[in-house]
Amino acid sequence: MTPAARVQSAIGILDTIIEKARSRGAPADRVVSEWARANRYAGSKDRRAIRELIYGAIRACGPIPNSGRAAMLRLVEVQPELADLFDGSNYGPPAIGKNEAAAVGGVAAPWVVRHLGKSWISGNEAEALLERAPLDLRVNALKASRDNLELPAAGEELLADNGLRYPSGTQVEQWPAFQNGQIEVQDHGSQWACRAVKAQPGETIIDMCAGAGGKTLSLAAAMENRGTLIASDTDRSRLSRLRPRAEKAGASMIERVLLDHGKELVALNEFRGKADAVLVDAPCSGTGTWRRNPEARWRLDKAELLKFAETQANLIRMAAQLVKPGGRIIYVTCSLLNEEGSDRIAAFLMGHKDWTATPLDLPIGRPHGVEGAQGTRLTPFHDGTDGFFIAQLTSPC
Ligand SMILES: C[S@@+](CC[C@H](N)C(=O)[O-])C[C@H]1O[C@@H](n2cnc3c(N)ncnc32)[C@H](O)[C@@H]1O
Repeated sequence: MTPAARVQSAIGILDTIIEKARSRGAPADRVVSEWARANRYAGSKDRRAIRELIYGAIRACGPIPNSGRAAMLRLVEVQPELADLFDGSNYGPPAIGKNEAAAVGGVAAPWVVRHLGKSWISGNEAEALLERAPLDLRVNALKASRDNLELPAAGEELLADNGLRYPSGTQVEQWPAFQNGQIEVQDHGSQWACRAVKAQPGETIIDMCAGAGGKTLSLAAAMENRGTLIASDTDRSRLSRLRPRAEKAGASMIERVLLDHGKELVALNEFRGKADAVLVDAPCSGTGTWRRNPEARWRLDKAELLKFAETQANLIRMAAQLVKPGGRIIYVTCSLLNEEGSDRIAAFLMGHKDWTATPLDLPIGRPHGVEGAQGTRLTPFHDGTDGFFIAQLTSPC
């Protein structure tokens, strides 16, 4: 493909990504891989270049653009050398019109930027949300340790004792250590969210929103496969992906429990008042993961944000019924909006005066939230991780 044809292909794919974002359809990654499958004439170099253009354009646009072409013209403002490729050649994009408008830049739509500002995320902190994320690994302590594991490339040793960092795009999926479960891909911030649970062998721990088990696997390793570890979720398909992952990781202790939306505690009834800890890795807007998923900015709306806050409040209340006296809830969101983080902790404590927000002694992040209802916040700018809010609530004895 010529460079101009790559630009035109990227424009077409961006049109689909924009349409899918509006209709809550397939995410950008899937749109890109489906295009590659359907257009075999594009070789690996073409596909890589097109992907760069697409993600460059997505990062460069703040609010959702009107068209793929407007998005690409916004990228031209950031990378002016691309303008020459709008040459009207065969398969290339038509020349840029004299008054043709580019899409608007910025961090996100103005209302989202306002919410971030109220949550103390602006300037460098806001811009870092769109930087390219590195690739972080967690060495699976059930099968290996960072000190004795031979990997095809030496990574940067991270503060988390089994964490390693590689450049974005490193193809770790092809490494034998990945295929045999010695390593997992996990953001450094997510590794600390798991460490905040302080899971001990022999404890009873519920990972209430386990999804496909990214954090459950880390908890199983911390528990050395001893005790009770429940992975629950309302999404059957996500939860079903945990079984092969757990087998590969040698995490034999995990019990999966599918929950009914609105009746979550029915399936968890036997654990009422019994759990040492409940991890609530709540569904959220994902503002802290835009580095990996910049198109998520285009999908966020106000009604959805309110719905997330309501679900988060319900989940914390339910978790409180599962925890034993003196037990703990670790509340985590990969969002930097207060309404999904510190506000939820403050609201819970208003209605549960005998519970306390206990500070987390993590060697990373900063305290965040009003006094008495604080958690820890990790941000891409300050910590080089995805953005997280992590809080610990301790039940009365
Ligand atoms: C942030 S994701 C969890 C990611 C996962 N813990 C990991 O580390 O890979 C949030 C999860 O919450 C689940 N969820 C949404 N509503 C729920 C509910 N009412 N009860 C339990 N899980 C719920 C979603 O299906 C989703 O898998």
